[in-house]
Order: sequence, then structure tokens, then C-alpha cells
Amino acid sequence: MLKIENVTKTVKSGQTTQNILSNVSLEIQQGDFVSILGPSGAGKSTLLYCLSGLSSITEGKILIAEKPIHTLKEEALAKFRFENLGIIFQDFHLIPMLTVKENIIFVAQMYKKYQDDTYLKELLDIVGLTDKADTPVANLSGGQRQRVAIARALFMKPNILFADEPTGNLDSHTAEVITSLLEKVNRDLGTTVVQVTHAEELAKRSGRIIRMKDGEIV
Ligand SMILES: Nc1ncnc2c1ncn2[C@@H]1O[C@H](COP(=O)(O)OP(=O)(O)OP(=O)(O)O)[C@@H](O)[C@H]1O
Repeated sequence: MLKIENVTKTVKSGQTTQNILSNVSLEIQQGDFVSILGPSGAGKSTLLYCLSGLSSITEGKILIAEKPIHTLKEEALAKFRFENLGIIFQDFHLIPMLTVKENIIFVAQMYKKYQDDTYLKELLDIVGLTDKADTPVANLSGGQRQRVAIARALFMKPNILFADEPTGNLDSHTAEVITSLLEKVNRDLGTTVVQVTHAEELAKRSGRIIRMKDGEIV
């Protein structure tokens, strides 16, 4: 499903160059639930952003369903992401004045791929927000916003869901609700889930833990 080979990402600041990812290789199978753990600055978010084609790499290969996404140009990459990947960002990236429903369908509408309400209703039910469908996101709690972000990421039925600290800014009860929701998505929809987290206890519930330090998998 996802294979990366010898991925290195180098950044320059002034005269110095720094490897923020060094020679990272990894395989993730269809249906896996993977947590990426490690100290602050280890390169977890960078790895997630490279895996999801949101950030470029300096060397190596990234293959998703055998497609070498590191070779795609921006427009083709954006289309590939839209059709195949769901991404949940650390700070949600929702549009506050739009309603829950409008946020979930926003990108699909932009690509003129929004057809009917059937799956939207199902998704609202899965994430427990049916009664909030017409509420502006600005009026929701952090946990509810995270559930909107999950529903939006799932709207195009992605093969892989990438989540950057999906429980990062949430209290422990809400973090538990969100983790259970991701488990449900993985189990019931068969979506491969790759999350970055600091929460060791929540990570232990995933099928596999990848530990990073100083830009490397340890
Ligand atoms: N575009 C960039 N330019 C320069 N340095 C960067 C860039 N992106 C990330 N870094 C650096 O790369 C390192 C890894 O950052 P990254 O955000 O991937 O770490 P992380 O493990 O996700 O950390 P945290 O847990 O604190 O979010 C950090 O030292 C960061 O400052």
C-alpha cells in the first residue's frame, strides 16, 4: 500500500544544511493502523507530510499503491491526494463560518465531485455529528472540530488516512473518543491509518508503532 525507500529530506538555513529525515525506509500494508512516536523535533510531522505528498523529499522514493508520488507535478499530486488520501492536520484547517456539512463537502464540491447526501449522512453518523450538521464549525468544541476534520478527510473514501497529532489539543476523555473513532474507521471501513502522536498509551492500541529520533526510524 505504502512503501518508502531511503527517503532523505534536507533543509538549508544560511550556510548550513540539515537532514530532517535521514535514509528512512518503511512499508505499510493495506488496513494497518500505524502510530509514529518520538520526541519533539524527531521528524514525525515531516515524515507524515512527505508520505502524504504535502512536502517534497530530497532523495529516495515514495510509492503509494505502486505510484511514485515523489515524481508527480503539483497538479497531478493534488489530484492524487484528493482521490486517494485523507489528511487530518494538527490545527484542523476547517473554515469556521461554514457549517459542519459545508466543511465536510467543501473540497469535493471544489472538484465538482459532490453527488449525493447518502454517504455524508453515514459519515455524520459515524463521527456522531448528525445533530450538528448545520451548525457553524466556529460554535463547536475542540473534540467536535476534530470529528469534523476526520469526516472531511474520509469523505472521498481514501485508502489511507494520515493524521498529525489527532488528539494533540484535546483533553484525555476526548482523546479517547477520537482514538476509538479512528479505530472504528480502520476496522469498519478498512482504511489504513497512519498517525503521529505523543500519546504513548493511545499509540499502544495501534497495530504497529514506529519510533523516530533525529530524523531516523529507531
Ligand atoms: N521547512 C523546514 N525548514 C527548516 N527546518 C524544518 C522544516 N520543517 C521542519 N524542520 C525542522 O525539522 C525538525 C523536525 O520537525 P518535525 O516538525 O517533523 O518534528 P516532530 O517530530 O513532528 O516534532 P513535534 O513533536 O514537536 O511536532 C525540527 O528540528 C524542525 O525545526
